[in-house]
Amino acid sequence: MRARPVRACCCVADAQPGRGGGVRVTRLDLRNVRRFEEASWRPGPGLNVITGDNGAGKSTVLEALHLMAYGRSFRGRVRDGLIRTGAPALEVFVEWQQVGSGTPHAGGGVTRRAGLRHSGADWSGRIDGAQVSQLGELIAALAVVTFEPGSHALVSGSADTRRRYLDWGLFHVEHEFMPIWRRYSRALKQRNALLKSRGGSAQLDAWDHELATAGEQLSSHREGYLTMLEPAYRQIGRDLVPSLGDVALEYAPGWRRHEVPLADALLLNRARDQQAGFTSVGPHRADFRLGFSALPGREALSRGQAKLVALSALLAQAQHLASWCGEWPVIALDDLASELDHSHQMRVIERLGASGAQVLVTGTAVPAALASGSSGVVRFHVEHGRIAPAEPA
Ligand SMILES: Nc1ncnc2c1ncn2[C@@H]1O[C@H](COP(=O)(O)OP(=O)(O)OP(=O)(O)O)[C@@H](O)[C@H]1O
Repeated sequence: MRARPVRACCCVADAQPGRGGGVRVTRLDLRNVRRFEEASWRPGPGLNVITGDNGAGKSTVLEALHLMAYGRSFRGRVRDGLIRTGAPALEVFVEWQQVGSGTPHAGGGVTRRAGLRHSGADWSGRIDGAQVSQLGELIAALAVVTFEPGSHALVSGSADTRRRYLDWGLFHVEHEFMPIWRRYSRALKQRNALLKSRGGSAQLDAWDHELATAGEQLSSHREGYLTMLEPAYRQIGRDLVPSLGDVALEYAPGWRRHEVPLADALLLNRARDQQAGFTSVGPHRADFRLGFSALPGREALSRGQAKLVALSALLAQAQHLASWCGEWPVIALDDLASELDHSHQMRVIERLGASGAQVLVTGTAVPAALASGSSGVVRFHVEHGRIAPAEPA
């Protein structure tokens, strides 16, 4: 059974699909983030390039924005180096405009602000002046899609990365998904604790019921979302990696869903789960397959192809969000020139330039695709812990 999500975006109300609507970061402040003691950045609404020498801190700028948008870094845990050496905690502040597609490019839209303080162990956050109690509230507020050197993990990494990808998209397009996700996570935690402590059958029955109810809903949402993403993914895949033939996405729910309901699968596996001390079936084991008509499977992809497939999936997610809610997320492309060859850089930049999305690109130099003839590119340079407008070339 495939559930089509109800259109209930976590973005500007009444926005219409089309060019021009989107999230535009107007200010990013960093305090004690890697080498930045205190820095502030005001990107432009369209294409932005940040240059700087190796180790200057370019990726850190995108990493800080990603932290606010995902509640995690794309380079390991916060406590493993994101906080400036010797500082007790990092702080990130983001101000952005949510512009509906009918709103003029400059000046319109709703201004939003969010702040996050993270010590590695504890965190506190605010959105529009109010304290948040769950990181998920920050994640659902600010939409950023990041492509960075580790993004190929979406294709070649563990299922965990792909589940996070699906759930992030659903947090943004469906209000009702987050409570279901929380309900499932809580039930799973409780059931696993019971399995470990060899709890009684009556208690297990109760948590199985809760887990199965939330799990069936979670699974329907994820499958429905993947179905909706597929047309954009096919279209972008045809453009970026035509050599792979037709690309497709296929959901694997984490149990034999076409044969048994989750409640039955939990019961059937109960004895095994009791022995193992954890729940072996359910949406926490879900995955999706990226298939290609011209190749036997993802193992046959070159590293560059894996990156392009991952980029296609990320851009499909952004494009879907734009058509579903009328708002493009911010697109952050870390070290673009070393990730993609020139022709792919050109294709991606042309596609994003035409979309009206705010794009943030980093590189040791201005990427060739943006170097000549690109109007409206705003340039910045990172040096000595500062992010400053770049001198004209
Ligand atoms: N916890 C930390 N405290 C202080 N400085 C740090 C910390 N972690 C990393 N750094 C420094 O911050 C910088 C990190 O820079 P980042 O990776 O953002 O640079 P980059 O400009 O993207 O570099 P590259 O071009 O080499 O990829 C490096 O100079 C690194 O040594």
